[in-house]
Amino acid sequence: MQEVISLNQITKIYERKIALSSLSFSVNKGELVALIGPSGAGKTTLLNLLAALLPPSQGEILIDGHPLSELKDPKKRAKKIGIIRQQFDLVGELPVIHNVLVGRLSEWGIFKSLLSMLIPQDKGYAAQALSRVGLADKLYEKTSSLSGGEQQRVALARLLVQSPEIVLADEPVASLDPARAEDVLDLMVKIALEEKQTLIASLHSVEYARKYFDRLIALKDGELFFDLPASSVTDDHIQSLYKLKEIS
Ligand SMILES: Nc1ncnc2c1ncn2[C@@H]1O[C@H](COP(=O)(O)OP(=O)(O)OP(=O)(O)O)[C@@H](O)[C@H]1O
Repeated sequence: MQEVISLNQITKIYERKIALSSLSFSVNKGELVALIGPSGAGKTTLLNLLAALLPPSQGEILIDGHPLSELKDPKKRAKKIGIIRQQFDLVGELPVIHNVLVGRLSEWGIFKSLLSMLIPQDKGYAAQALSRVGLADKLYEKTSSLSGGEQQRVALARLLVQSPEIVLADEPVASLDPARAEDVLDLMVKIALEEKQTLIASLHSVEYARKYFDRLIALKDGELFFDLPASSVTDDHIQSLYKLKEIS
């Protein structure tokens, strides 16, 4: 098994708040990992650290055995790690094709990137990606006119065009109704398997985490609460993870 991510005693402190405390685990290539845990457990913080959007306060993250902090070249980083959030990174006013082609920006120089705002470049990539997510006919539609589920598929198409080895997803289905949430998760996992990607997604739904992922990493108060194969997670584990502190 090839280890692609390794966290070594990671701590993240925001001003005085300890969001993550001495967290260590590793992830192998191709694993499908769900991050679960109550609100404020540190899931978003962890994903932002893995995406190098935030630096850790202490500890080290290794990607393929090399410190993430040294992966500075934007082009190389985009090929290694991609992140998807709830609709947030899409520009609603732009046609779908422009949003999908943002996935190519790290490949292009500044001139091609600017030109693409007027005349979409590498249209073939966008068309192919949109057809894989079932939106072949939406290429020129205004992104904000699409439903939440369709917009999340646009974000998946953008990731297909970027084609990173590691996909991080922060609450990718939080704003979707159950049928559309399952649809998007199904597609996200299918793409990860086809592209041999490593997928780490934070989820509020334990049911989806167990259904679609191989491994569940549970955080509570910034610490590792359990790290188990999805099939070994019991209702008791879940109950104690989400149990509120009793007021004495
Ligand atoms: N920028 C910030 N400044 C200060 N504290 C922060 C900041 N971002 C997060 N926190 C705090 O760090 C802790 C972890 O937050 P984080 O957003 O990572 O949790 P989460 O598990 O993703 O929560 P949720 O499920 O509600 O999204 C929380 O107590 C939160 O209030």
